[in-house]
Amino acid sequence: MSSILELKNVSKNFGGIQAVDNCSLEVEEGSITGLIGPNGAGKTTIFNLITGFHPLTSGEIYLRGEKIQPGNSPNDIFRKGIYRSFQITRELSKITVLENLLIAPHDQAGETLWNNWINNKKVEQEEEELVEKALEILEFLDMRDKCDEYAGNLPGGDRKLLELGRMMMVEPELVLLDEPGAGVPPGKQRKVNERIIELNEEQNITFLVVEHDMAVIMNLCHPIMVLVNGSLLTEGSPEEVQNDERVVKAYLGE
Ligand SMILES: Nc1ncnc2c1ncn2[C@@H]1O[C@H](COP(=O)(O)OP(=O)(O)OP(=O)(O)O)[C@@H](O)[C@H]1O
Repeated sequence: MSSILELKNVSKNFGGIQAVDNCSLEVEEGSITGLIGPNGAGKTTIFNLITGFHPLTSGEIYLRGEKIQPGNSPNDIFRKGIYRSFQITRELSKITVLENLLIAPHDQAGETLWNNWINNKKVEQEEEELVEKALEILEFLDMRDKCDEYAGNLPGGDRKLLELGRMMMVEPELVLLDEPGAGVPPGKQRKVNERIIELNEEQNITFLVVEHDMAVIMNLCHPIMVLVNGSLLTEGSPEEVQNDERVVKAYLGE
């Protein structure tokens, strides 16, 4: 096994709250790894630590053996190939599906309007290629006919596919995927999962997935890591995790 991401003895305190407690874990390259745990277990904080939104209290994080935390900003982390998915915001709801894809690389790189303006020539040259790429992605997502629709008008399943499309625009190596089941009607979840699996298998994108919906996690992820009180309780296959009494107890104790 070769790990793409490694957390070594990572801790994070917020005042008196120990959100992450001496946590060590490794994400295998090419996997779709699930990160589950009861409310307040520290899942979101771990995403925030990896991406540099919060400084670590102690410990280290490595990407392919290179130490990336402490020391890197969210923009640095994005440039190193880690993409964090975000739900479509109110601002993004007001622009079209195609526009959402076209601005994704700039959004994530934290580029300012000023940068875009002074690089106007370059932007113009790249625009044509970007449009072509965006349309191919929409084809892959079965959303080609929705390219001029406002993102805010899309049903839940298509909004989630659009999040995937924004991710595809930047061709990341590792994706921190936040709740691929949130807001997705049950009938559409299969399609969302299938696309994630295709991206994993065909484009070798590794996923670390936080999700509350156990059915989504069990269908999508292998292995599954269980976080309790800020540290790793166990990891294993969906079956192993489901049958682990300590996991059941951690959830029931919620
Ligand atoms: N910015 C913050 N300031 C203070 N405490 C925080 C902050 N962020 C998280 N916490 C606390 O850290 C702990 C872990 O929170 P976190 O959001 O990481 O858990 P989670 O596993 O993502 O929970 P959930 O499943 O409910 O989203 C909680 O006790 C939370 O209240």
